[in-house]
Amino acid sequence: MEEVQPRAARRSDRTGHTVPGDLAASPFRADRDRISASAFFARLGGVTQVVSPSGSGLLLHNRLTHSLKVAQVARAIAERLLADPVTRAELDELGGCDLDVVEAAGLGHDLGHPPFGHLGESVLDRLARERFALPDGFEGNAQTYRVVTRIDVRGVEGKGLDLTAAVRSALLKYPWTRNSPVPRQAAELPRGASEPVGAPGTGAAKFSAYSTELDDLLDARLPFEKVVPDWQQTVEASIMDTADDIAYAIHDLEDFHRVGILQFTSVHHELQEWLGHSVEFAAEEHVTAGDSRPGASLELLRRRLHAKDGWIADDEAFNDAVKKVRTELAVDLLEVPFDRSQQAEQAVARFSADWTRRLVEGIRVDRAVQPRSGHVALAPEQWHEVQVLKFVHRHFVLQRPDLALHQRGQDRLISNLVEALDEWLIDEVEVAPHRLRDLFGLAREEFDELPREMLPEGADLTTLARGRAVIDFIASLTDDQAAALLEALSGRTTQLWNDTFVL
Ligand SMILES: Cc1cn([C@H]2C[C@H](O)[C@@H](COP(=O)(O)OP(=O)(O)OP(=O)(O)O)O2)c(=O)[nH]c1=O
Repeated sequence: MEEVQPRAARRSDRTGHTVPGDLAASPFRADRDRISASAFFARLGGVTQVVSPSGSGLLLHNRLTHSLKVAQVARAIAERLLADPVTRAELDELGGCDLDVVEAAGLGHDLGHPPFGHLGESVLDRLARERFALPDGFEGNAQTYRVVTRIDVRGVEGKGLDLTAAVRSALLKYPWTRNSPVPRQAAELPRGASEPVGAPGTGAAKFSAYSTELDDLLDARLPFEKVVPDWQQTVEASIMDTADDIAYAIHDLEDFHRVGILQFTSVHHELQEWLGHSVEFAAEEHVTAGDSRPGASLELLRRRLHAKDGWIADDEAFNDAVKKVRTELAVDLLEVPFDRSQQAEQAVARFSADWTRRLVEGIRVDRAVQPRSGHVALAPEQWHEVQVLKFVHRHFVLQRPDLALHQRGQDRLISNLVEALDEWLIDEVEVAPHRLRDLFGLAREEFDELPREMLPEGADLTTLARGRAVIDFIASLTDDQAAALLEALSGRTTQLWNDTFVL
């Protein structure tokens, strides 16, 4: 009898064979191809990374160019680790590491990201819970898992991409469902498992599968049962997760330097003031979020790292990281404004290449079980640098009032779209878009099959299914499609067909 390869097992075929339609002979390579050939993958070119690609053209990353970078970085990390025989043996003992698996996970990790990025995610979550009483709400990572296991279609059975267990597990950054007890089995709550600040009592802030995909999650993790605890990422998921952090920590800064938003003076002042007064800052009993003194926000970050990540936070490493970011980001890159010259492009390319190499070279394998990290993670020095880079982006870009204004509009857009599609399913389901009806049928079947104890008491299954279908439908649109669809549904356009949405 043929040997069964648990990591390569598909739900349709436990032996991990590739099937007609796959060009690649290796099952993991075939998975990588299945993801990159998916329409859900192509769609990411029209989805916000930080701001909408429709407004920013080619200047900024979108979720597609981001995903390509994550795949590239993830593969480079794995290549480096596997080149060392000792590390390779450690990775084998921890469940295995394959180049195609980590690349596939990098390409696929954002397939479920809704229009308008993080803003879309939080609005859909709120509406899913409040309007439709869906206890699972919405979460981008869980939606990714739903896309690859249920919604995307490939082959005659037409449910999901039918990926191998290793690739599905590598997509599970948070290997639990929203209300699962699994994260509480760890000595302290893993990253992402605490409740969201704005929605207490709703379960974990981050999770990688809805209850409807729990059976699939458990199946994917079977080959790793004896090597990593249930709440911990597989090493391949940790590589994808770290590559995600590295990629956006760097490219988000590049992007906003290019568009002239990240300014030398303000960034340098914040970093320099903290460096000049770090001892005085540390001696203060309280520093509050509203403190407008230059350096105070960075001091808050230092305190937050100690409070949340005491296992790694270190003042000397933090100080060194601030100095390095001041020199290499503020002075070497931002001091000369981006003017689209070849020299300016070269400076951006050098910044990106140097930092990517430095961070990739800072990846270590750690056998210790650490709830807030994976077995593959950044060394302390580079971990602090990533925290400071992300701080600069959060403080000088994400907290800008013009971004907030834009997001209020997007919040309204998505809310109105949810309402309009829900009403359509109630009023005239027979002429609603085919795909919306299919999603409604799929969700209805799933809720019918789910054990009653996994559903809220007295739940109306039709409302739950309508909610899940509307959310799935919206989460599979690009930013422009969402806007165009609402225009049409609100009677604000006379155009019957245009290329921004296809029903
Ligand atoms: C928190 C936040 C992030 N972003 C951007 C910055 C990054 O480019 C990107 C990071 O988001 P994600 O790639 O979704 O990453 P994450 O690692 O923070 O979360 P998860 O583990 O759920 O995947 O989104 C915003 O634009 N607005 C926000 O409010």
